[in-house]
Amino acid sequence: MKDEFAFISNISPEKTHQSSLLKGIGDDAAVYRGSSQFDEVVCVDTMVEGIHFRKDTLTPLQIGKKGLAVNVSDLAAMGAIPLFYLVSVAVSPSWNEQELREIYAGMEDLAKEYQMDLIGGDTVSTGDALVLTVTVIGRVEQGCARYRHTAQVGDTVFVTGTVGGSAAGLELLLQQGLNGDFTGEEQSLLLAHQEPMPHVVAGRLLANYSARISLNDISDGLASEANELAEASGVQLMIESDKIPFHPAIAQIPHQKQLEYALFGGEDFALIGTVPSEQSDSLAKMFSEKGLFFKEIGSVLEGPVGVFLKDEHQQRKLEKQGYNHFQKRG
Ligand SMILES: Nc1ncnc2c1ncn2[C@@H]1O[C@H](COP(=O)(O)OP(=O)(O)O)[C@@H](O)[C@H]1O
Ligand SMILES: Cc1ncc(C[n+]2csc(CCOP(=O)(O)OP(=O)(O)O)c2C)c(N)n1
Ligand SMILES: [Mg+2]
Ligand SMILES: [Mg+2]
Ligand SMILES: [Mg+2]
Repeated sequence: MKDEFAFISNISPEKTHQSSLLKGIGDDAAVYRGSSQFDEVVCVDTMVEGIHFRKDTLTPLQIGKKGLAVNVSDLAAMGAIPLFYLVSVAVSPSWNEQELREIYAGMEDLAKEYQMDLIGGDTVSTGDALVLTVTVIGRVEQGCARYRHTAQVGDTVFVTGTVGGSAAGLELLLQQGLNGDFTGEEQSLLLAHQEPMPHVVAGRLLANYSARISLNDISDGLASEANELAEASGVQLMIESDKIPFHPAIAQIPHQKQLEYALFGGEDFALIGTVPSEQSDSLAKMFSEKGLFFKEIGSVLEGPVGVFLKDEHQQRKLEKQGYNHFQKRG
């Protein structure tokens, strides 16, 4: 990159979408007007070259798109409406300005879907890996945010999308790189990894649904996220392995492998949640009427806090292993 200021001016949006924005890029900080009817929701996630992506697993456009998507997914898991984002980028010498602009174009692609505005950030140089940190701001009707701590005994556990596709796609990319020779099915797995879509519409339905709902997004794998729900709520989750909706492109692989991708792979960015069992059917009906995915995968039981996986022969404890476990396998 030749000039930080020219770059910032280049990536500054010409027009913005949110009428509550009073000052975006161009001052010491951004200013937007809050609303007394909403609770503000904010979070940040970082993607690091070598850990979350490599030049041969994601294109620059996809790095940007995913960097924003993983954050919008956390907003979705709170039931929030996405509004704004801020981007901090630490640029290493192996990245040129054109690639950086593509990263921003990727973020803008996804931001358009939700009318989100880029309202600030930071640009610095760094030694080796590119680091992309995105902060998102959203809002949810007062009192409607969906938390991890509200699951209760007797609830049904559900997911809002298929799982395992992203980890399967990553494995293909790590073997063959971006330009490998992939079948159509394999390409759908690559896309599950490269261009996950956050479940904002599902999150919004769940925020406005008149039932007690707990919610979390699946970034580290089903086992890890289910454990977070269980721990935060002080309950036990029983997941039935034959109810887990695997990504269709891994339907034909051995069950053990499917389970490993879905439970411990991560980055599927579907939502996992609980709802009182007597309200689960009507929630499922509402999802299906809107053309959205909804699948019951288990229930909340009395007993020691934790997560168990059950099939017709046995049940076993699912430890809170996610990405780390994946890494240990090499
Ligand atoms: N370095 C940190 N400093 C402060 N809070 C953090 C830090 N890392 C994570 N958190 C907080 O810990 C909680 C869990 O984080 P994380 O597991 O990354 O959530 P998620 O998987 O939804 O992105 C969040 O409330 C997050 O804001
Ligand atoms: C090159 C590469 N290796 C490994 C992975 C797998 N991976 C990296 S981070 C991660 C988990 C999610 O990231 P994290 O920073 O824990 O997100 P958060 O839970 O905070 O949302 C996974 C599965 C990857 N995406 N790319
Ligand atoms: Mg996080
Ligand atoms: Mg999350
Ligand atoms: Mg996250």
